[in-house]
Amino acid sequence: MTHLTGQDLIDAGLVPGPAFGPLLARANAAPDRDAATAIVRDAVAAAKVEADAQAARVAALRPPPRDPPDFQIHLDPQSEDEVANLEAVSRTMAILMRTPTLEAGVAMPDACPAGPPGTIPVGGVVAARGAIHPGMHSADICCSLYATAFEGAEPKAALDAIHGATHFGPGGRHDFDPGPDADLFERMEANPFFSDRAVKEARSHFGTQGDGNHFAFVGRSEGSGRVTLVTHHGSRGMGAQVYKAGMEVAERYRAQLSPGTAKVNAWIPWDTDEGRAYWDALQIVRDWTKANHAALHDAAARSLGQEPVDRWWNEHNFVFRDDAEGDVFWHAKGATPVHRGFLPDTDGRQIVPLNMGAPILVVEGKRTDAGLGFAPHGAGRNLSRTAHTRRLMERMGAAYSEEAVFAAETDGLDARFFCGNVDVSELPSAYKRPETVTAEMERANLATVTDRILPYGAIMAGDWERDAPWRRKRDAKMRRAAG
Ligand SMILES: Nc1nc2c(ncn2[C@@H]2O[C@H](COP(=O)(O)O)[C@@H](O)[C@H]2O)c(=O)[nH]1
Ligand SMILES: [Mn+2]
Repeated sequence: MTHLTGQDLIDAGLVPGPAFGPLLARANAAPDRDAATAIVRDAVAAAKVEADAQAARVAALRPPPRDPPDFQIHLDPQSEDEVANLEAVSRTMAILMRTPTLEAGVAMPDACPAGPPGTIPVGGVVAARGAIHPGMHSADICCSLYATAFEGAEPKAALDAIHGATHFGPGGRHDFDPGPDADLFERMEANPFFSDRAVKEARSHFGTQGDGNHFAFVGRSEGSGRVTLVTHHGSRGMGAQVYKAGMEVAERYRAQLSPGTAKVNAWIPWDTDEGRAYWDALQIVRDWTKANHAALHDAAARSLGQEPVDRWWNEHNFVFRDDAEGDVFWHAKGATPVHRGFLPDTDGRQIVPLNMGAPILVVEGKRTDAGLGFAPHGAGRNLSRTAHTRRLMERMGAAYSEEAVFAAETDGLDARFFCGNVDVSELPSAYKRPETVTAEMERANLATVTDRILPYGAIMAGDWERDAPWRRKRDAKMRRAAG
């Protein structure tokens, strides 16, 4: 019998880990010192073979060095704020494109920064070879728009119907029936990116739309005259959990494959078990989100007593792949896909909202050198939410109040905030001028407007955090600064 210790294994060149205990037990059970030494020597040789194989696997996944590809920006600045926005978007795109997987990039006419420099901007599109970057499709995976047209409905009745069916704000609900299909849960249970919490939230967040700029909009089609309901939301808490799990896996790869890449631009190599599972997870999230829109529209139709006569939808925070291109993954963080190879379940019509007081555009397009298969997904912001509120306070002085801004900006609209509090950062002035974005979209040949849904009214969450102590303090400070 010999008495080897963990230190003897370390001295032999082994790295401490769960295999140490069983190895020591085997070595110490050997009949003599020579036999024990042979067991350790074999273990060292096996560890070296595994380390070499792992190094080869990592080397095969590491993209070859190359110069960052060129990128385009379709912004046409019309004011000082827009010039500053263009500079910020250019800065972030230049850093982003150094990510070694990226082969092409473009920023849409609604682009604005969304994080520290190097983060893909809102309105950004990038193509990655053999890699899925969770940080480049946004935490709100599959944020999307869904439209239903009715032949004989009145706009107010349609808005009342969706108001009664829907739920805005944080958290979930327990009164929405029917819930998502059972087969979605079977797919979630079989996918490693869905934690227990993600599955739970897939159930409780069904029938909800969240907050921020998610909305339910009712308007009338200029082309057909049909009253059309449009909802805008993403995958709620479930998608956020999948995103978080994806970022954790991507971070492990980043540390080995590309430590110089920013954490936010980490990726999961596509041709791995994890890459394939993450791609499948994105498709499950997409199916849940589409079903969530559809369920709310069905509920509104039931309450209206109307059969829908037309339906279409598109996502704008997602990863797209054209099978004809193999392993190129197009990441859109706030961009509308128009290339038919990206669109498995539409007839080519896509939906671009601008603000609650402007028409929602129905657009169609095809892949061009300028847009690479994408169009803008909205109007975008030049200022952050806080900076926009501060600007209004400065301009209006003592006349500023949320109610005064609301009255001025929603005149003639049936604009509703679900929680009862106005959210100034969601009123039309918070967004870029719709005309500028639309003109740039058409000038750059990104997409063509085929119809416009003229606004009747909209519902959004509203400012449910208005009375939070941090908000009261911040607003008081901004009012004092504005004089
Ligand atoms: N028709 C409406 N459009 C709106 C409203 N609030 C925002 N928006 C537009 O949506 C896009 C998309 O936003 P994102 O969250 O996906 O980045 C945004 O740029 C705005 O132009 C609204 O109430 N009604
Ligand atoms: Mn969105």
